[in-house]
Amino acid sequence: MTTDNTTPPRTMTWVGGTDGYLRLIDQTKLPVEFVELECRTVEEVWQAIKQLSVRGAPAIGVAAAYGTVIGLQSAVNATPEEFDARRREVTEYLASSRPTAVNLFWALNRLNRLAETLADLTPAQQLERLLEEAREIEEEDREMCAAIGRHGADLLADGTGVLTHCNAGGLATAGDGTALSVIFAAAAQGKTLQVYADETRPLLQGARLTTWELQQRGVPATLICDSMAGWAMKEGRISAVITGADRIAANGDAANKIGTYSVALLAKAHGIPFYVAAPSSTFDLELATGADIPIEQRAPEEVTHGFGKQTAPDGIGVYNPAFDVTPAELIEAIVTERGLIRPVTAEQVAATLAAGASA
Ligand SMILES: CSC[C@@H](O)[C@@H](O)C(=O)COP(=O)(O)O
Repeated sequence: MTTDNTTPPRTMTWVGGTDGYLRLIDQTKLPVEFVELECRTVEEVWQAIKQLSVRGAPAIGVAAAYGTVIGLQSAVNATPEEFDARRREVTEYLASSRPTAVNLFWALNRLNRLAETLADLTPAQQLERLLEEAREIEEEDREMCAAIGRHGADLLADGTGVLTHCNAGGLATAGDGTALSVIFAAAAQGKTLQVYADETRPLLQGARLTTWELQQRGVPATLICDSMAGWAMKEGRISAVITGADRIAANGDAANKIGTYSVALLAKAHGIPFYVAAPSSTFDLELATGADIPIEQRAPEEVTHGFGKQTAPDGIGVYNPAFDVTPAELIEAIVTERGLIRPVTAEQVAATLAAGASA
């Protein structure tokens, strides 16, 4: 499946009105097959998030917002009290799908806070407002991606070899992505970039998704195994690194896909700037540092039986954290929709996020 580079496929689409459903690209099938899933129950949305059919912090938040609407469809003719109870049940359930990306909780909290102001409305009217809010969350995410691209594009000079890890592109958001939005925006300025994509063990989001997106958009890309990043830096192929994030603490410590911390250390050792790109919805200012960010542990089979083929002996012990935390001191700047956070300190995080609406 290919698309022209002016109309990349949408990660997800809400189809219909309040009785509608969520259609999303099944990212587990890319790049070999382009298949879309139709989620018509909240359990299907939960499962799609859990099994990474929809993944990437901002996209998980958008999917959970629409999942809340789906979960409330069956209560639309119930009493307001029953509708309220169902809303709490549905949002708690969706919140249990994955623990690290704070955008999930951010989106669910936003819907819950809104619903608490709607007590005068009937359940049907409330559902209408919640669907509007989910659509707004999606639209705002698209705008935040564009603003991140605008703020970050000047960080990448013409001729830069830029390394990215995991997938922080359109597939991970409702728009052009976060790290990849910066790359797309720099390319749109006419710069020639050579993007290196880490394959991103164990689930290969870099190999399967990032390279696919870059190809779709006509940006030159080279795939490397995770273990090659240090050598590629040593050889002078890479002059900047940019990744996304799943949760950023108040001091700028940033959780992202496992392997990001190693890349940041390698960048430091080679004197290469390491950038993070993320919207304000990825910040968790309730956490003072990254030490308290919950790290998802995933099934051992992802490591021992990647994509169906057994690659380790039966019975071997496996440690499979899905994320790691890069300390703020390794991050040269964080690109947000409100501008650059540089240096990455608690004071600068607070000042930039307080700067207000999207630029
Ligand atoms: C713009 S997406 C940023 C992050 O969510 C991304 O880099 C990442 O780590 C995704 O992990 P995943 O496990 O694929 O959901």
